Amino acid sequence: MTTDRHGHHHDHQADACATEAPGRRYWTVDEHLADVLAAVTPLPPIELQLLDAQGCRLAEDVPAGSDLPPFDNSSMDGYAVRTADTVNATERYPSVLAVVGEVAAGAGVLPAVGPGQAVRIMTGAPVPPGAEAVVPVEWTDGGAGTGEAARAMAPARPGEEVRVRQEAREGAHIRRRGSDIAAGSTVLLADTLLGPTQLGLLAAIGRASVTVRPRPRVVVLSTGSELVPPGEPVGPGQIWDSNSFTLTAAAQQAGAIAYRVGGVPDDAERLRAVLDDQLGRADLIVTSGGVSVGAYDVVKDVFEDYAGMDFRTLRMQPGKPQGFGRLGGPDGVPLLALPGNPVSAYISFELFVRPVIRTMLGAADVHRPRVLAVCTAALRSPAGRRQFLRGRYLADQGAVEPVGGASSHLVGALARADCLIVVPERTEAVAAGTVVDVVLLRD
Ligand SMILES: Nc1nc2c(c(=O)[nH]1)N[C@H]1C(S)=C(S)[C@@H](COP(=O)(O)OP(=O)(O)OC[C@H]3O[C@@H](n4cnc5c(N)ncnc54)[C@H](O)[C@@H]3O)O[C@H]1N2
Ligand code: MOO
Repeated sequence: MTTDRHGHHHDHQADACATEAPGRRYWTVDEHLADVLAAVTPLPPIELQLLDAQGCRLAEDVPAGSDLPPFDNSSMDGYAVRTADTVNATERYPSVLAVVGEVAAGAGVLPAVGPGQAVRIMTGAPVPPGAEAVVPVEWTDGGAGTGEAARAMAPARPGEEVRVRQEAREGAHIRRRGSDIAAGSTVLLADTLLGPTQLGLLAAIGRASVTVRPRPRVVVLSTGSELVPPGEPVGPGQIWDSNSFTLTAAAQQAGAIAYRVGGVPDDAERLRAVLDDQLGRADLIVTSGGVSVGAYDVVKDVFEDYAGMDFRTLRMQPGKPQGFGRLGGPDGVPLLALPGNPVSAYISFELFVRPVIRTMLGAADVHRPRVLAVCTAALRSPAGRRQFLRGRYLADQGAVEPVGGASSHLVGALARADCLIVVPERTEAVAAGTVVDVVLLRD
């Protein structure tokens, strides 16, 4: 046992539970998590089109092939001029320049600016040869011949003159080639998380695809003959399948591409057929239900046929029965079989499946953040099992408030909770005001 800076005691060892069957092996949460994580590695990098790579981590250092901007260009609509021609220009005594041409963004052929001349130029257009600065149209009469300040450029006219009413300094309103990114420099480092601005930068340097760690493809299915998809009527004894929605959404939130297969009845043939069908598109399979000791828990039998699966009892509440392994031996698809009770399934996902998905993604942060908080109410917990109670974290008070009871069917309270209160194996009672460990379930 250790004591933290809040004077709270933490148990690192689990005592045997009074209800444990003698001679039977039980695993702690930490042992199970370590075994599950030891079985997965980051997925090998793949090349993806930019928009498919959103949310992925780069698997390469990305160099710029060329300068950005690729050429000197104007940051204003106005006139490209030689600075000597604007010296001493004022409102009263403007410089009068001959307008010899026009360049718009995208122009390939550029008119040269000679002494006493100006070229109309638009934002983003290449600066023509001879020009040393751009004067914004607001500093001119816009070619109207009135000497009045212009708010917009008039259409070009033959023999047009422009009155420039301010001096332009060398380089004014010119965005220099390479001022953003120099050719050959590294613009993004491997491991960078790709979001809108990083994808935009890749496009800006001309990349159409990029090498990333892919999102794991996670197939989610729930088992149970009582399950009916929401939207369809339920008969006597039937319930709507909620686990496949919780788990698919949770897998997406963790960064996976998740496929909800939905409910499969407790029928070995059907389950085998669904699994065979899904194996090809899955990096990971997550199931719920059928892992306990019930008469219709065919899931275990079916998985055991594939070999490489292990069913365990954990010193944990909820989430006691767990299955994991690879379907079809050491090189098969990893599978986590979670208990069917909805709260058990979700908490098992957060504690075991989320770290697996994050590991496959190559993420640095595979676990949910943990904090210490003062528990606002007294709690009871079974001996020998690490309990995960639902709570609401009151960040401003450094406190946590329990929500609902400990039973693993309470989905109403689960949906109001935003954290889990962790009660160690040896602790059977927590007094109000005690500091407890809290797992935050927010992003
Ligand atoms: N004699 C014993 N009975 C049970 C034990 C035990 O040790 N001895 N363990 C209990 C614990 S703890 C759990 S957790 C459950 C796990 O059971 P299964 O994984 O076999 O799950 P099911 O029996 O299929 O379902 C349990 C419960 O959850 C409901 N459920 C299942 N799937 C869904 C779904 N997709 N959406 C909504 N609800 C679902 C199901 O109807 C049951 O009510 O076993 C205990 N029993
Ligand atoms: O351990 Mo079970 O997972 O309580 O509901």
